[in-house]
Amino acid sequence: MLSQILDHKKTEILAYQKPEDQKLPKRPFYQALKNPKRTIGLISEVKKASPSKGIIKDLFSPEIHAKQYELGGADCLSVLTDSKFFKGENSYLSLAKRETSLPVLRKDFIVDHIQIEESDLIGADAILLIGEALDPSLLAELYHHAKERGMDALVEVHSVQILERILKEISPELIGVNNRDLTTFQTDIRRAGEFTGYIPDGSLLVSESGIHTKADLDAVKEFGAHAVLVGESLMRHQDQEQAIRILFGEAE
Ligand SMILES: O=P(O)(O)OC[C@@H](O)[C@@H](O)c1c[nH]c2ccccc12
Repeated sequence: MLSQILDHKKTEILAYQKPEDQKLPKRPFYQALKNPKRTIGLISEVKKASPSKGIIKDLFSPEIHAKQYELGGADCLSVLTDSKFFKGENSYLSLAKRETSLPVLRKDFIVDHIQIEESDLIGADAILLIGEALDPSLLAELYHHAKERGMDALVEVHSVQILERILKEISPELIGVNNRDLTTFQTDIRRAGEFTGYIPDGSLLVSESGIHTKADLDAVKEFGAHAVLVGESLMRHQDQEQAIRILFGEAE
């Protein structure tokens, strides 16, 4: 699946057209997660569909979901912009950002420098870089480019070996451990536990995917995660504010 997505990204990049500058000032993504509102940081994801689950939200409105996430006390937002596989749009990110005061991560498959420019122009405060999708030296270049443009980068990995290779090049402030294996789609929320000895001082460990319950949150905290990235389980609720409160055990 990942290689299929990456192949398709290359064709999108060939047809790249510079988007209009949305003139949205940068917000500090890493800082927001470093000082979370609760005992663990929360990145709430605006997600309409995924290749493994199909359509997650029929009545989808990025502005409304983003606003409700903010009311529920999310620290940051993540917005899927990949259209072919996740039914996202660049405009969803700009809309979500305009509607809230939260820092926003662009969730997409970045393999080329022009996508860093694009992320900047549409208003992203942070980008995702996937260790399994990029050669470590290219990942490092993209990381520095994002930083130069005032964006943070969440460096996502699924295995310790890939992280070790990346750490030879850069020391990312945000390290995401994807609990979902992109080849089998299986999730295992204990994954973060394998990484604790490898996280540089000052870097934050973000546990991503497959988090549904308060028990899941408590477990990933135990395994050393500083923050979580949650999409599907929040999006499936009618009201995303309430969904956050239920996830944190503040409502039933
Ligand atoms: O919907 P979930 O299981 O809560 O997962 C959210 C997020 O982690 C997931 O969307 C994700 C993690 N890494 C990605 C890379 C690309 C696209 C999507 C993702």
